[in-house]
Amino acid sequence: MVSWFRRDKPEPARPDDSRRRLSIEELAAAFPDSRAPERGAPGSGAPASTARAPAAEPDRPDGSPAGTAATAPERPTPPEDPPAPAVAPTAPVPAPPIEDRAAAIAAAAAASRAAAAEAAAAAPGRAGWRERLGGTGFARSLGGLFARNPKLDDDLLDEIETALLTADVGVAATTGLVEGMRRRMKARQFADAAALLAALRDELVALLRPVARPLEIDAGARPFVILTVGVNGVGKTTTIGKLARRYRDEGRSLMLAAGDTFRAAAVAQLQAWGERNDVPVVAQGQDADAASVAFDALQSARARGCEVLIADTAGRLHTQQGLMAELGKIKRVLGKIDPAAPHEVLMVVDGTTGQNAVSQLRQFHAAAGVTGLVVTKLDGTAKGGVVFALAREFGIPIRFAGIGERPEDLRVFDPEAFVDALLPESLGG
Ligand SMILES: Nc1nc2c(ncn2[C@@H]2O[C@H](COP(=O)(O)OP(=O)(O)OP(=O)(O)O)[C@@H](O)[C@H]2O)c(=O)[nH]1
Repeated sequence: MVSWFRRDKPEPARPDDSRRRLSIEELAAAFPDSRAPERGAPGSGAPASTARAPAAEPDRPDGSPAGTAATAPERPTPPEDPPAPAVAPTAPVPAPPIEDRAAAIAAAAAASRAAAAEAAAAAPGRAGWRERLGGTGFARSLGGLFARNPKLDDDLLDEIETALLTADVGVAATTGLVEGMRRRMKARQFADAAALLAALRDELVALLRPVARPLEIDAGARPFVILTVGVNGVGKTTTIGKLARRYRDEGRSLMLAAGDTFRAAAVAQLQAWGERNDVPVVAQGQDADAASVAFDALQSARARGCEVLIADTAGRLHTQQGLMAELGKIKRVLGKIDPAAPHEVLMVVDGTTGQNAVSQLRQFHAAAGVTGLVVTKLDGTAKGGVVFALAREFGIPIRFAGIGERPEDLRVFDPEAFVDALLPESLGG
């Protein structure tokens, strides 16, 4: 009872409160207000913003205060009090009849299942990937094949080949996969199509495993400089915003450099992400020299002892030699302050561009020495197979996958979850 009275204290709503496991009774009381828990930084295991430095946020470069984070109190442990019911009890109520209690328990169980399903959709595990990628053209065409419970024969292999090529897995990777399956089928290694499906899943994961190397922030580099590059509209600025949110939630001090000085709205877009996440943004405005912005930002981040600096660059076509050369200049200028910078040249690739992504990466790698990839827009595309082509051809680590527009939709690349979303195990069973 004591806790019901304590609940009267004004308590600001906190998104992470819902991470706490609620009992069935609490869910019944809170329903329909129970929300899916907001995800913390994947891999960190920490709830969003628990690890955030409370008061050390520097002022923004324009002199304005860094925002409420500077004075925000450290996030307290989630209260043990249950959420307020619609009507607060004022006097002891007699126990309801057995049938009513059974109905209440059934309703609470239904609420609990609904909350769990919602949580799974936003979860960092496989469920979130399935929800986002399960409906893509790639998943539907490949999954549909096995769902029809086909015969184990050459026709099935032909159909798999077509599905992989249509999804832009590429000729080389597709041929390797299909011929491997054909050899094993002839050697009678598969009892049925379900066994072939299991083998195909394993082969797809094996193709991706060597490139699943998450981005490690080297604590010895202060700041650790990430230079993002890529063609126009692939999602660079959005990815930087998502990364800012991730690193901020991990409690890292960071700074952004608005180096996309070409597109009119890019500087404002990055500043908006910075403001939303209480992260300072160094900008000189449109048409400024991108290398000069990067230089200023690195000096500033170093002076403030930031752990991470993420620099945006303007989108450019891989065929534009002058603009590609500019990337080399930005790298050289950064190297004047720290010879090891940039520590990561992160190329953002749009997963919907299919095989064109292969030639983009080739050119960007030649011009800027790409050390990691982010493949965006994997949600809702029929062409996500390009991930396999990139992995096979370049072996460059795929750090993150963009599977939606929400900040939490940038996932550390997980080959098992990715393949599982495209080709669930249960299809062939
Ligand atoms: N569905 C989906 N949309 C995304 C994803 N990542 C980015 N976008 C969207 O892609 C569009 C372009 O993103 P930007 O971040 O502006 O792209 P950019 O590379 O900075 O663009 P330029 O500055 O012109 O080179 C925006 O509408 C984003 O919301 C993703 O993973 N999934």
